Amino acid sequence: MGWGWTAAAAVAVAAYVAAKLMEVLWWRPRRVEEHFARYGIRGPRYRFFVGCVREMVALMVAASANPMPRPYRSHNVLPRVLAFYHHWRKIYGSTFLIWFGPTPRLAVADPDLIREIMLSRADHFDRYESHPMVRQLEGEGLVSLRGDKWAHRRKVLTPAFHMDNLKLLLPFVGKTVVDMADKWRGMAAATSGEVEIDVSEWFQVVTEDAITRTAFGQSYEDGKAVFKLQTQLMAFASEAFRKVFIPGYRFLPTRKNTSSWKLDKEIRKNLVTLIGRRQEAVDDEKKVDGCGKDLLGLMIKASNDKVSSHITVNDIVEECKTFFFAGKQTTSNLLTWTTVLLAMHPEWQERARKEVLDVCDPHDIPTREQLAKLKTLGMILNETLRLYPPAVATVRRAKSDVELGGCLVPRGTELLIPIMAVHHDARLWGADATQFNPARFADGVARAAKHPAALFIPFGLGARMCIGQNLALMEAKLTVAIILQRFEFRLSPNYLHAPTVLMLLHPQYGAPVIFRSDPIRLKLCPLLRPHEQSS
Ligand code: HEM
Repeated sequence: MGWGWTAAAAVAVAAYVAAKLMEVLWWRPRRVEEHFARYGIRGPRYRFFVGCVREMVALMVAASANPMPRPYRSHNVLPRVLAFYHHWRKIYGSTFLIWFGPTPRLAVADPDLIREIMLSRADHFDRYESHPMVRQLEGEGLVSLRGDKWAHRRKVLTPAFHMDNLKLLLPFVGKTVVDMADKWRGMAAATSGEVEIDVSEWFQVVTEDAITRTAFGQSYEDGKAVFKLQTQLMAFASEAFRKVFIPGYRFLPTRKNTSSWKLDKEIRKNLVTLIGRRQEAVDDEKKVDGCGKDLLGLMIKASNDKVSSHITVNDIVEECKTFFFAGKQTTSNLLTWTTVLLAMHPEWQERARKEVLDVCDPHDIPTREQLAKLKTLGMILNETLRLYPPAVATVRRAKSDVELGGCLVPRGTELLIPIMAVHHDARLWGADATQFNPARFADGVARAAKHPAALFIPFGLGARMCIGQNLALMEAKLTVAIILQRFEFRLSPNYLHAPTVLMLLHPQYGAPVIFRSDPIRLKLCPLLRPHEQSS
């Protein structure tokens, strides 16, 4: 009798689980498909369990098989970078439904709908949760927080990114760029006066330095050691990210996973020590303001306010990881694409150089006031962010059933906002949408597009817009200005134009660029100190 009951209970449980699975993996997706079809929204057919991930991967792999054809006059890279989006948009129009496994994802490129999602109805949408591997890297900081916790953290950290604070970084970051340029010059001098550099690698040194100073300020040296470990961890994660995602794989004690856990532990340990040391210094001085305005100082200061703040040491550790992750590769990608575009378009390189030489003091690192006057360089950076936005897309998730543009979007639906597609849309930006034409930004961002509804959103939109935007643009302007003062550059014959997405938009085969230091100009201007002139 007992066994009979047990068997019957087991059968009932199995039947329940099977029914639940069928509901989640089959019936619900079919109902959602029918629901959207009633509004005229269609897309590739849902397939059991996998959704349309297989077709998506096949489209992306096929698109990345060949680089863009030479000569590189057009920047119509969307079909390569977001191949699945480009392919299905042609069939189903600008709003369509795709499936990430059993999760529905609505692709939305209409600017008015994007405004609803990110501005007017933003309360109905959450940032979506990243891939677990990415989450481990990005930390549980500002990027992934939600609700009140996010709002409080954002308020605490915002002062670190005020221009008055950031301008203090200029001489330090400038020095890092000058040191980098000196190394290139040394390498060039050892050969024929020219040197081939993979800029996508080198720019990471500059952006790592800037983010380390923003995060750790007075504890720069200790912070640098921590972020070195974080770089190693990032390399592991990028490699893992390239491979097919197997649920649970990251918990297996493989050699790579074990090394990555060890690194993570070490990073945490070092950060905790660093925070403790800074905290002690503050306690000794008995004044909280001794923390300084770097991210670490602001967080420690907030954590000392026991009444309104609930920031723990663990939160600070996670936030440091977040900022390193969010701030390093994004900005180095912007620098990489800007350099590649200026190498492809020498007429704009020359215009930008002339402006830099006219505005900046030839012997010093450009000041904040001088950077503000570099209008052409500002236009070039904007045009680069339009054509090659480092974050090519973002995703939101409906927190509840919500109406959007006259269509009911069921709770749990994800919304894919293809930033690059919005920037490349000829209806919004004109027939030359895929051409490099910085002049379109001559009268400011608001007047750059042909259509008043157009969106320029490389840093996102609304309350969750990038907190590091000012830092990124300042760093990029400073770096490109210093390089323009010292070098002329062109694409290497080894360069293959192949933008592709691996978390961010990056050059699939690197970005080899040939730099030549121009002796005539160098005599006139740049940041050369006397001992360098003779080398
Ligand atoms: C060219 C460089 C950069 C680009 C293109 C970029 C892009 C973006 C975008 C598109 C978002 C919004 C994502 C969304 O709405 O889903 C974002 C958010 C964020 N970015 Fe950046 N970013 C850059 C540089 C930086 C830097 C230098 C830092 C930090 C030092 C940073 C830290 C963050 C953080 C913390 C968030 C989350 C903000 C929040 O949710 O409150 N970013 N970024």
